[in-house]
Amino acid sequence: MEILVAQTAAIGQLGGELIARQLRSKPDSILGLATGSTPIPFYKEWISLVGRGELSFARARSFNLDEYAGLPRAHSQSYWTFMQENLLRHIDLRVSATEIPNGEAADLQAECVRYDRTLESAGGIDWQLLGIGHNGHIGFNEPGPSLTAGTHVVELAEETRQANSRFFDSLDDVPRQAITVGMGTILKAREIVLVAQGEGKAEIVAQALTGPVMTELPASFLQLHAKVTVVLDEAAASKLPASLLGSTREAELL
Ligand SMILES: O=P(O)(O)OC[C@H]1O[C@](O)(CO)[C@@H](O)[C@@H]1O
Repeated sequence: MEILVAQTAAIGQLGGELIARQLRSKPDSILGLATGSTPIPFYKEWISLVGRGELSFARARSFNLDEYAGLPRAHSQSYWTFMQENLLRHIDLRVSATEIPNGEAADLQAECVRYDRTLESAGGIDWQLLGIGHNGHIGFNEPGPSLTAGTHVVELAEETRQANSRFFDSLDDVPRQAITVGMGTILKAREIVLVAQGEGKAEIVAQALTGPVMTELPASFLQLHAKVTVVLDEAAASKLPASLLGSTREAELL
């Protein structure tokens, strides 16, 4: 695992370097994309690199991690809308090459099977971008007594609904279920980039990267993956033990 610590304002630039490196080595990469506030600096930088002609997604494909169940795709808080507004409509990734779970499907279980089949026939994820929830979720794989390998319907944890209620008019408006790719899909990605910013994530980041690997903290399973890059701002890195920070590079990509 490699941990890169950057100033908050430099996180986006680092995200640009990381995706450029991936797409240079494999222009037809299968990218796993995330939503939430965490990836926004990455996406802003990707948009400006594409705008300047320094990056192209033209041969890539993308699969999003998750989507709320029962929220119309056109709803302002659906992850479909988030992706259009924050990335997809601004870059040259083909519309037909982007996949987001369909939270409006009449049969959500069938949609999960379809999503897994599509992902598998594409060859799996080459490069997976992840944020981390305050409770240690990745995608919407919530803490619990067990984890699920494939794409599945999940009951959202109360703390997740509360954290995400900032985007809705009220807590009651936050969906109770979501579709998420499973832990197996995430851990099979050939490379994973986990991003966290802000003091509010410092404790969970430290536990996930240094504590026991356990289903009660899904992000802790990233310790078992062979190729993980963790991108943190100084605040999110502030509770990591000095021994681990000693082995970090001060964002030397920049
Ligand atoms: O980035 P945020 O808004 O803190 O959310 C944490 C994580 O929860 C999710 O929104 C759930 O999928 C992730 O996409 C995100 O990285």
